[in-house]
Formats: sequence, structure tokens, C-alpha cells
Amino acid sequence: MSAFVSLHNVNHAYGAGTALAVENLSIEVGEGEFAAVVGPSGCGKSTLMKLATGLQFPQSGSVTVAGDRVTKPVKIAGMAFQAPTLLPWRSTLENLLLPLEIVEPHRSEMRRRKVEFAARAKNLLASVGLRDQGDKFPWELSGGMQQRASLCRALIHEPKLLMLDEPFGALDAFTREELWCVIRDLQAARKITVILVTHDLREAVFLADRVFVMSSRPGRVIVERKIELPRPRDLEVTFTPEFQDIVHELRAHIVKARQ
Ligand SMILES: Nc1ncnc2c1ncn2[C@@H]1O[C@H](COP(=O)(O)OP(=O)(O)OP(=O)(O)O)[C@@H](O)[C@H]1O
Repeated sequence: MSAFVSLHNVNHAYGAGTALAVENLSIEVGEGEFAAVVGPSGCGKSTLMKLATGLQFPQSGSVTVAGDRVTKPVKIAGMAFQAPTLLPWRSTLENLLLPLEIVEPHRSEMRRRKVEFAARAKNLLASVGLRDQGDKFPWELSGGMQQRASLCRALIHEPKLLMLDEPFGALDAFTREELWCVIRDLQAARKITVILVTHDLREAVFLADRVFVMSSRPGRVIVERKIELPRPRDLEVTFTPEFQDIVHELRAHIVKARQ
């Protein structure tokens, strides 16, 4: 599998003279692969996401996405975070359309293609179980529904790369597991490359093809674990000894990394 996202020997600090957030960080994620990144708190997981999407630039080392060196925000990436960050004065549908109103080339096509874009947004909402919810305001939706809408917003410009930074962290366990299945199905249907940052090792093992474990700050990848559980995976797999063994193995790596 050729590398779609590649960070090579990356060093990054947030300010001159401040301690490195990541040091000698190298990671390669293949096209269509589902990667999960886990590690101790503050180890640089979000920094990795910012570097891969061109929101931060490293002091040294290289970052490439889809064969291009990253020198500006990466347009083929969609992002979703722990907080859904939907604008309360816009309907859910209007929130989904927001990236298209801002980012070129969609921005200049917005007027001409508005009907098509709105249909795309409605299809996306339907695909995550929010059919006919587009006219509601975010505050009329539950936390889980808002997070589904935020996922749709990340996908509205049909990105080739989806970056998820703790997207389910604020949800209860049942809603979170429901959303794992939503993500699993979206990725299978669209074959996009996904990088998921999470503290939840079960989430990482359930969803990912490979899990990367980072060291404590300054972060670098210390373990790469291929997850060979057959797909499609359903939630039953999380109760199998094979699944739980992998979770325990990863937990042991993180305990060691924290020491
Ligand atoms: N904007 C910033 N300015 C200065 N330092 C920062 C900034 N963002 C992150 N850092 C520092 O860089 C290090 C890595 O932060 P980062 O957010 O990438 O870690 P993380 O692994 O995502 O953390 P967590 O698991 O707690 O969410 C941390 O020690 C943090 O304090």
C-alpha cells in the first residue's frame, strides 16, 4: 500500500525556545486505510493531526499528503473534533453547507450548484440516521445527533482524508458505539483514508486497520499494531478474547509509555 499521509522525522514546537511537542515523529498511512493514534495525554496526538492537515508546520522533517508536500491547509481533508462546533443560528443543513460556502472551488460554485449541494447534505444526513432533521437547529438535536451532523459537515466536500480528533469523547458509551458503526459504514462505502485520534482503546481496535501508539511528550510513534480482525466487524467482536487481548496489549504499551 503506498503512503497517502506521510510524516517523516518531524520535530515540532509551538514556539521558539519551547519544548518539542513531537520529536522524530514518523508515520505512514496508506490510501483507504483506517489508522488510529493512541497515547498518553499531551503526547502530541492533536499536533500530529494539525501537522498532517497543514494547520501547523514542523520546524524540521517532512509532511506529505497524496504525494504533495504540505505547505498550506490541506483541502482534501475533512475534520471532526470532540465538540461538534455547530453554529447555533444556522439550521443543521445550513451548518453542513458552511464549508462549501467558504472553501474554493465550491465557494464560487455555490450559487449555481446550491440545489445539488443541499441534496448531497440531505443524503449525508440520511446516511448517518438523520433523515429529515436538516431543518432543525443544532440545539434541537441530542449530543449524539450533533456529532453525527458534525461528521456530515466534515464529509460535505467529499474529502479523500478524514481526520477525527476524539470525535466521540463527550458521548455516553451506547451512543459512542452506535457512532463507531456509523463511521465504519461511511468508511467502507466511501473508501476514504481515516486517521482517528482517541483515548478509547476499544474504539481504536474496533475501527482501525492499524493502531499507532505514541510515546509521552515529545511524542513519536513507538508501536504500530496491525488489527487483523476480519471485516465487516460488528460490536459482537468487542466481546471476543482475541479483541480483548489486543486491547490489553495496547494498554500495556501506554502504561509503559507513561512511566
Ligand atoms: N497551541 C499550543 N501552544 C503551545 N503548546 C501547545 C499548543 N497546543 C499543544 N501544545 C502542547 O503540545 C503538547 C502536545 O499537545 P497535543 O494537544 O498535541 O497533545 P494530545 O496528545 O492531543 O493531548 P490530549 O491527549 O490531552 O488531548 C502538549 O504538551 C501541549 O501542552
